[in-house]
Amino acid sequence: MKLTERRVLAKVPASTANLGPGFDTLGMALSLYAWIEMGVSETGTAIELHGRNLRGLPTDKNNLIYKVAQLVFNEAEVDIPELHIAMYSDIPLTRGLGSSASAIVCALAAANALIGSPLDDDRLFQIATRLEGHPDNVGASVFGGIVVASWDGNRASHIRLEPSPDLDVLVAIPDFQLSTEKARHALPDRFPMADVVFNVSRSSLLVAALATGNHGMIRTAMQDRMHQPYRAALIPGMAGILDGAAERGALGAALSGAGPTLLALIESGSPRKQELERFLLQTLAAEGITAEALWLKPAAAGPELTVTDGGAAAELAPLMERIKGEVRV
Ligand SMILES: Nc1ncnc2c1ncn2[C@@H]1O[C@H](COP(=O)(O)OP(=O)(O)O)[C@@H](O)[C@H]1O
Ligand SMILES: N[C@@H](CCOP(=O)(O)O)C(=O)O
Repeated sequence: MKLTERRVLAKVPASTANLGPGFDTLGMALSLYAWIEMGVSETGTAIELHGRNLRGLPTDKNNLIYKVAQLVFNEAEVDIPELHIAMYSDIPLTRGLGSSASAIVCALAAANALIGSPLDDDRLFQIATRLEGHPDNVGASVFGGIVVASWDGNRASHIRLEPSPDLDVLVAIPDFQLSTEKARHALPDRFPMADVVFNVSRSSLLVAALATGNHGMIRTAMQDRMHQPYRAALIPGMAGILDGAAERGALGAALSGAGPTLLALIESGSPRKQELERFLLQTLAAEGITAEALWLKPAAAGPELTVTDGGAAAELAPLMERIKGEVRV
């Protein structure tokens, strides 16, 4: 097989980080996806971006995807300077749904598969955490499901939990962007001991609740005093949603990652989904914020890969056309 004839398609889930109290620690993969198609190019690097979410990103070698792929080749000591890359994404940028983590994991998974998968998932997780800085987001995109993770600046560790099929996830995505960097600047350097104890206890309870399926505990367990109160000023309506969602049927609610997306968990069979959606959208609208509501599920799988060699590359074409057709433009 010639490497120049291989093409890889990687599908990677978005993620929601923190889940309330688990700041920089808890992440959950979501059924909202980015796709990358990657192959070796013999005629110079070409990067195609599809879908409204990728507008404005560079289409030359400055693109994050290209740079991350080169890191994989360096790590594996393989030399592939020119690539053909096409990317499609339903994950909005800078809204707290882990677009940067998904893009990095897409590039790592695709580049690794292109050269025969010399790096295992843990190696990809280490590289992704070093690049992105948040093991909660990248862990969820690499392993799927719910990820409990730590990062000591050198090594990332994690344990994956299987998400319950009985959970539905409502996200309300405001029509403004909030960079993770800006939302982190709103946080203090030091916290009162009582708040630290508050968060350690809630975060531990939440992990236990999700691991055992004790969904009745999620409401108490999703409380947070470490980042949401400080970020509230950046997301008008957030405080009202976190206070009122449980009264409208939610198991619990949180800021998704660094925001501005708001997230609520609800039992799949609940008859109160429309009421909850209306509450989130109307609370934001009362603050003058238009938002899009999406109903998602926790995504159990990390990257899903399709690899084709030689003449079989043609098999990818119909799949690509279908994805391009489905991606929101
Ligand atoms: N597919 C992509 N290609 C290149 N860069 C991307 C891609 N997706 C995301 N990014 C980068 O990540 C940034 C968003 O990251 P961040 O502020 O952490 O928000 P979030 O991860 O919550 O969407 C974008 O502004 C862009 O620079
Ligand atoms: N733990 C980080 C997570 C940032 O997630 P993103 O999806 O907003 O990039 C934080 O809360 O800052």
